[in-house]
Order: sequence, then structure tokens, then C-alpha cells
Amino acid sequence: MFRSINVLPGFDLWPGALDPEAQADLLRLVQAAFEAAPPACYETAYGKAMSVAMSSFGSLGWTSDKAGYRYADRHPGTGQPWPAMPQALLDLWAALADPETPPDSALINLYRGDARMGLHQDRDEADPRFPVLSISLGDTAVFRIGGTSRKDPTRSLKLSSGDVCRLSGPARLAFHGVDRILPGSSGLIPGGGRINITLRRAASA
Ligand SMILES: O=C(O)CCC(=O)C(=O)O
Ligand SMILES: [Fe+2]
Repeated sequence: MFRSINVLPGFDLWPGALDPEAQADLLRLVQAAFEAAPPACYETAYGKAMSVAMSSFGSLGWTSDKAGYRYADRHPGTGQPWPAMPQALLDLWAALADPETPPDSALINLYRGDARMGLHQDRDEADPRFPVLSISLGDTAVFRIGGTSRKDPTRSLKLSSGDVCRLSGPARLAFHGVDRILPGSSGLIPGGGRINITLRRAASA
């Protein structure tokens, strides 16, 4: 499980880190989270709704509205705390990201149809010394990653169900995004599509 490929300095990929059984277990946890904390396509400060629907596990969840991006301790629709962080995600983070400081946020991204995510940096966390650990489930994504300047050259790679990747060190603030999802590339998610979970330490430790 713990064999990685160093794709770029600070960007590591563990292909197939989660076996089919672990993927199905995680999908069930996500489905339960979606019941309690329904995924929503948030609006951005630019007034446009994102094509990716989002929810979260953990004490903090990433949200967005006209006022901008932020971490919130409650689901904006239900007003309830986010579903608890599953033990399997805590264990994965301890093994591949940081054995000492647990993650306090797991953003769940749901890509259906032609949902995509534009090139961006993850910079709403208090301390970028903690990595971002990303898990892919369901249909394959065409993922793009470049450098810390928007103008830097980018490369693209496919992320398949069960793959885990990590942005840390020199790649922690690298621009990245998802160009598209390859429909029908996995049978894991009923109705198709892709789920991505990003584990983070959002508050300072
Ligand atoms: O879906 C992905 O693979 C990337 C998600 C992402 O970049 C994010 O949630 O910040
Ligand atoms: Fe990101």
C-alpha cells in the first residue's frame, strides 16, 4: 500500500493505495455524510456557482459564498456541525502526512457530469507546513499541477479510484486543478462520477 511515485518535488502519488474493499468502505462513509450534510455547489465571491458539489468531515469544513472562501464549523445549509472525521482517514493521514498532528478537515468533492475545478492554490489553511492529502474514488480525473506561480508550466496526470496523492513542501502551494472526469471509467459510484477527499490541517496546531 505504501509505495509512492515522486511526480514533482513535493508532489507524491500512491497509486491504488486503497484496495477495492477500502474504497467501498470509504464510499459508504461518504454516503452517510451526504445524508447528514448534503453536498452543495457553493457560490464564489465572483457570484458564480462551482460545478463541484462539496461537503466535509471534521471540525472544520471549507465553504464559499459571496463573502469569499473560509473554513466554518457548521454546514451552511443545516446549521449543524460536520460529520465526524472517520478513523480510516485519521489513520491514512498519520501514515502518509503527519503522525503527530491530526487533520481537522476533510473536504469531500463530488464531481458529476462535466464538473471540473479550475487551477488554484490551497491557501485558506492557517499553516501551510502541513500537507494536503488527497484521495480519489470513482471515475478517473485528469488532474493538472504546475508550480507556485500561475504562469509556471503544468503537467497533467490521471488520478484513478483508490489513488492517494500528497502536496507538501515545495508543492504545497502549487497551482492545481481538475480538467475533467472520464465518464464510465469506474463502476464504484452509483450513477457515476468522482469523489475526491482532501485531508488538511486547517486551523493552526
Ligand atoms: O479533486 C481533486 O483531485 C482536487 C481537489 C482540490 O484541489 C481541492 O479540493 O482543493
Ligand atoms: Fe486544491
